[in-house]
Amino acid sequence: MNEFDLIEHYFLSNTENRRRTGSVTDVGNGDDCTVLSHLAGRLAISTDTVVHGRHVPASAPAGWLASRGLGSSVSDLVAMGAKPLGFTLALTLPKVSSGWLKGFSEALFRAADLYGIALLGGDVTRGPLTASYTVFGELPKTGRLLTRASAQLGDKVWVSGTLGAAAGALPLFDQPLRSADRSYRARLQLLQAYVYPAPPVELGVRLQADSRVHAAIDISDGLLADLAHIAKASQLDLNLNASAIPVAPALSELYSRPHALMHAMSGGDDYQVGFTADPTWSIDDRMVSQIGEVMAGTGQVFIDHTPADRWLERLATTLPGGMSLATGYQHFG
Ligand SMILES: Nc1ncnc2c1ncn2[C@@H]1O[C@H](COP(=O)(O)OP(=O)(O)OP(=O)(O)O)[C@@H](O)[C@H]1O
Ligand SMILES: Cc1ncc(C[n+]2csc(CCOP(=O)(O)O)c2C)c(N)n1
Ligand SMILES: [Mg+2]
Repeated sequence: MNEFDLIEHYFLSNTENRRRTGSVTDVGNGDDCTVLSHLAGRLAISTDTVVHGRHVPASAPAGWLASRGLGSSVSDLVAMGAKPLGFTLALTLPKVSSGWLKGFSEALFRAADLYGIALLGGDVTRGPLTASYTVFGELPKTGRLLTRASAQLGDKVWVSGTLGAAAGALPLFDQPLRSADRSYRARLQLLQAYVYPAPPVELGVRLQADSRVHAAIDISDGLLADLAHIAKASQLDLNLNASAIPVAPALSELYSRPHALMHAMSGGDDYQVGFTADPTWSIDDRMVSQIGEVMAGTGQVFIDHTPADRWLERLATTLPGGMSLATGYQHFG
């Protein structure tokens, strides 16, 4: 199968994708450029890459590069409060394997269906296995934007979802998963959280629509590390309450409290949104937790804890695997 047949077969023939592409473009994929049209507002754009062996284990099935890649990219749109419209895909493959491509493209369109977005174009090349996604989302034409720099003194700090499950899944890849095991359900939940990130798209749009919400960020590198970006950009301190951090229940079932809270604070791979909002703001969504407040300061993050979490004071700040309590996941450094 040559390059053009491959693209046509795996990426351009999906009927639902063609329909969706038609609804947002004048010229869809298959030409030199895709021309996005029918845009009423502003366009939000973000790019993320999934590298085989770094963002997913080297043994990962093809679908993981799709579900994790698209989920983590859409998560950036959510943190900006943009409504996802579509994406492009740059795929680099060491060789052509029809089984791999079938698994990948099926998972890709399943994930695209979840978010109601179209694959609008892309590129296929030969080389080490990576998938890069550029996502496009729509924002209202006017009004303030949910940047990292717009936290305000006295805001409360919030986070969506429950945290740490995907990071807690990393040590499980090499262990057999047997339905007879006592912790089977909890392990399965951690693995599912890793394979299928679920960025809260509707929440993002609601946050963008409410002017009492000020700053937001996607916490993919770890809650503390990413909230530190808001603190620095806004030149204010964030004071977090350790007991309010929503640790994923399955994580607490499998790990000790220190281990579970560490994953929730610094493990990364949580495709959720951290944000600050005026103290009068609240939401009828039990998947959103208030975890702290914005104080005067120089752009740092502090963690308050109860005597039960006194172990936090003794914590080594550098952890194995390229992450530290303060800096979260970093590719270099
Ligand atoms: N190669 C690059 N060229 C231009 N801008 C870049 C490049 N790499 C990163 N950036 C920009 O730098 C900023 C920070 O990028 P970074 O990837 O650290 O953030 P992020 O995408 O929010 O986090 P993550 O990738 O961990 O989800 C973003 O605005 C991004 O667009
Ligand atoms: C096999 C394997 N080992 C480690 C990790 C952890 N990890 C890799 S990249 C990243 C942050 C987000 O990436 P980026 O900053 O590139 O968006 C995290 C938490 C993983 N996902 N899979
Ligand atoms: Mg990035």
